[in-house]
Amino acid sequence: MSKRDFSELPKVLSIAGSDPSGGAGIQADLKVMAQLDVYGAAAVTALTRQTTRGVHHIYALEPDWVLRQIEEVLYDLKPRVVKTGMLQSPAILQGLAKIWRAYQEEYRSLLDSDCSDNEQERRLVIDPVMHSGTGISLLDEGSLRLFREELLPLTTVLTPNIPEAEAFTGMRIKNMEDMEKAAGLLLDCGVQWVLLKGGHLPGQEEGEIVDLLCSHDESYAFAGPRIPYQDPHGTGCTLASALASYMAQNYSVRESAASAITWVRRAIEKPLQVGTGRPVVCQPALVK
Ligand SMILES: Nc1ncnc2c1ncn2[C@@H]1O[C@H](COP(=O)(O)OP(=O)(O)OP(=O)(O)O)[C@@H](O)[C@H]1O
Ligand SMILES: Cc1ncc(CO)c(N)n1
Repeated sequence: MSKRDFSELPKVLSIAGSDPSGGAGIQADLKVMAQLDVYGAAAVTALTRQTTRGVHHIYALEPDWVLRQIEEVLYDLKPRVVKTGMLQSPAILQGLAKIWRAYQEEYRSLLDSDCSDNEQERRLVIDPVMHSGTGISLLDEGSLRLFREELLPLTTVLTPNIPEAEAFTGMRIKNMEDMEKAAGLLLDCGVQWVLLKGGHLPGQEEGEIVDLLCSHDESYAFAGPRIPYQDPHGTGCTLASALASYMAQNYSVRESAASAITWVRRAIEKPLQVGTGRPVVCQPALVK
């Protein structure tokens, strides 16, 4: 039997925590990638004890062991896009930054080889997960400065929600003008694109919801009606994984963000009550 050539297959590596209830984390990421016809790989950063009612406990994995997983899979699969979720500790943040810099360097030397997939730039989508929906911290204290200094300058697209953008910038975000200002500050940290999710903007419980996508040269507002819902779990992981999947298929960042937002909003319209707590959005075939 001859081996198939998978060098052109869009591949995404998710680096994230495990959510055993399947609504967020690596479980959600892999489901989204499979639905969007991308090969999904996953390196686990931490195990959570979590149900649809919330996160109860976090079991941190040995950072060196986490980093070895990432490095080994990165050089084996050479994924076009890497997406991160819960990074958990300063050691993982710092180690990932080092690994990514070396991968990019290695990658430049591969550009000369004749494998066409290598002509595609490698890209890093960072969902800066800080808290679970129920408020438990998913990022160790002391990681914020490291995150800003080490990882943001390497980021192709950062997908913060409002509280995460506030934590990075130190400013309060109360309206669209503040969102634009915060996105500018994040770009100044070295991020290429910011997709600032407007779901948590105060005073917008009704009406429309706006996600803002900005680079230093371009700015787009994706507005849509706020879907009345019961706070489904996993929207952030779902959005970032969909974005990474479209980017792996070579759509531009703008096209990928537009498609990912449309996709996640369709999923939010049909949340699934799989357990006794919050409904989830990352679901089979419903949203195809
Ligand atoms: N009620 C809603 N109606 C329409 N779109 C929504 C709604 N809530 C969230 N979204 C969209 O879902 C995506 C994820 O946004 P959200 O603000 O929920 O992320 P998050 O806070 O990181 O998610 P999580 O709760 O999983 O941590 C965004 O594109 C946002 O516009
Ligand atoms: C593992 C994990 N990652 C991210 C989130 C944020 O939704 C969560 N609840 N659990």
